[in-house]
Amino acid sequence: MPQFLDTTDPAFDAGFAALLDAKREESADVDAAVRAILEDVRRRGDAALIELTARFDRVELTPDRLAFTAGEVDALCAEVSAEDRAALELAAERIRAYHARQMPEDAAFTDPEGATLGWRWRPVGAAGLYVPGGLASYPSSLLMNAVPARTAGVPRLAVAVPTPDGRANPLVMMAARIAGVDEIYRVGGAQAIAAFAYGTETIPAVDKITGPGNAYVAEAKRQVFGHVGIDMIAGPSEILVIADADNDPDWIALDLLSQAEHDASAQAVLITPDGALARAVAAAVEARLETLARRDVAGASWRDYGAVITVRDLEEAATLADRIAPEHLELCVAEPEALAGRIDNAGAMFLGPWTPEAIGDYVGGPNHVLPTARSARFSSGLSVLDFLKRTTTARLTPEAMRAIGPAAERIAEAEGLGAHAASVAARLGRLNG
Ligand SMILES: NC(=O)c1ccc[n+]([C@@H]2O[C@H](COP(=O)([O-])OP(=O)(O)OC[C@H]3O[C@@H](n4cnc5c(N)ncnc54)[C@H](O)[C@@H]3O)[C@@H](O)[C@H]2O)c1
Ligand SMILES: N[C@H](CO)Cc1c[nH]c[nH+]1
Ligand SMILES: [Zn+2]
Repeated sequence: MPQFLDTTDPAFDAGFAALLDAKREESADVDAAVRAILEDVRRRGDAALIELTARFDRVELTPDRLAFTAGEVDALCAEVSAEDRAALELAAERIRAYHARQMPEDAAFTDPEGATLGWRWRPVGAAGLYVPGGLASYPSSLLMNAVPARTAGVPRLAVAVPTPDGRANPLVMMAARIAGVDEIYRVGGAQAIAAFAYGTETIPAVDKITGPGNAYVAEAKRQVFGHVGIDMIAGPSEILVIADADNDPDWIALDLLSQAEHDASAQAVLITPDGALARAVAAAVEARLETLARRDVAGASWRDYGAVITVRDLEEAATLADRIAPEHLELCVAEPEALAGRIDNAGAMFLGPWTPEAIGDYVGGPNHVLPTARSARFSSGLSVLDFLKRTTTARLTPEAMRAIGPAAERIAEAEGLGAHAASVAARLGRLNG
């Protein structure tokens, strides 16, 4: 059974706080395990990567088998049906069109003092794209990583994808082909993140690691941050549905289960002002769980982390949504735009009953790599900006130096930084002398 909460209940605050604090990723254990894995790969390179892959994915590799060969990719792509290929191509094109609009422009302007200032954008040199593959396969995540990276113009793209028991997913290979990526390694988990961050004999290090994954992948990215860039914490999936009375309970139940089925650590929450809908959705989830293929995973997530919250009104729902800061927020209400305007914290919003979150996972266009664990309070979903860096530019004329240099000299002296002050003063001296 999920947790049932009601904002009119005096115990609500404590129950809601416990929901927000739930340690879905068993933090302490994962932290320590990941630290050991990162250190091992950093010290022993390929040898550690191969041992860890044997332990966690049950695949025996050798250094020359870490990367897929072109022939292996060809053979796997040949297994993909024309219909599946067409669906991936449609998804890729919609993702490309959406992300192309995100490309920022360089800028330069001359201010009244005569300083020409600006900024320019350049892609990172190499990006490591993580594509999850432990409990399910994610060709869609390959597209969501690689298409924006290509749009940003990243010269080297490398993919890591686990192949549990040696099974490689043909659609992942086809997605790589469609996105134009041919450097693909059969490694996953924290050990793949370590290889990208530190490099091994076979896998050259990258500058930035992006992509979603389970608690081990998310924690590994957190720990290597600083040594390399990362996009965000994109861990076990989450969905919050806010629904009014006028909804089909079965649709809402399926939307909740669509994220619960990703991982036993996933979280699905319903908030509604309608008690009857709350009960009907909870019953529909139980009914759907009986026949769902992934009922073990989805049922564990719903039982351990699921919640149904009854509120006084939609205003209260919006306030709670901001505190949850969900990865995905579905607004199944009569006026979704108005409610969306009231909410600041969410990775992605889905407005109205005809926009199930699952559309966003595949073909909507916006990215499905999104911040989890309440990190939507301060970070955003993957975009072309994650694959670019901005460099500022400044050029002063002598007149500009005369106008703004004295203030710089003064502040430098106040900070006690004599070389800074002298660096400016030397130029001012030439101008004044
Ligand atoms: N937030 C997002 O944008 C987003 C998008 C897609 C998927 N996801 C999430 O990605 C995750 C995919 O998880 P997955 O498991 O299917 O694939 P995964 O590739 O993320 O994880 C599999 C790897 O985890 C490692 N691992 C598993 N158990 C371990 C243990 N006990 N100790 C150390 N390492 C261990 C193994 O190395 C294995 O290769 C799900 O949680 C899903 O919800 C999130
Ligand atoms: N819902 C996931 C992000 O949390 C993305 C995904 C990929 N495939 C299916 N779903
Ligand atoms: Zn999903």
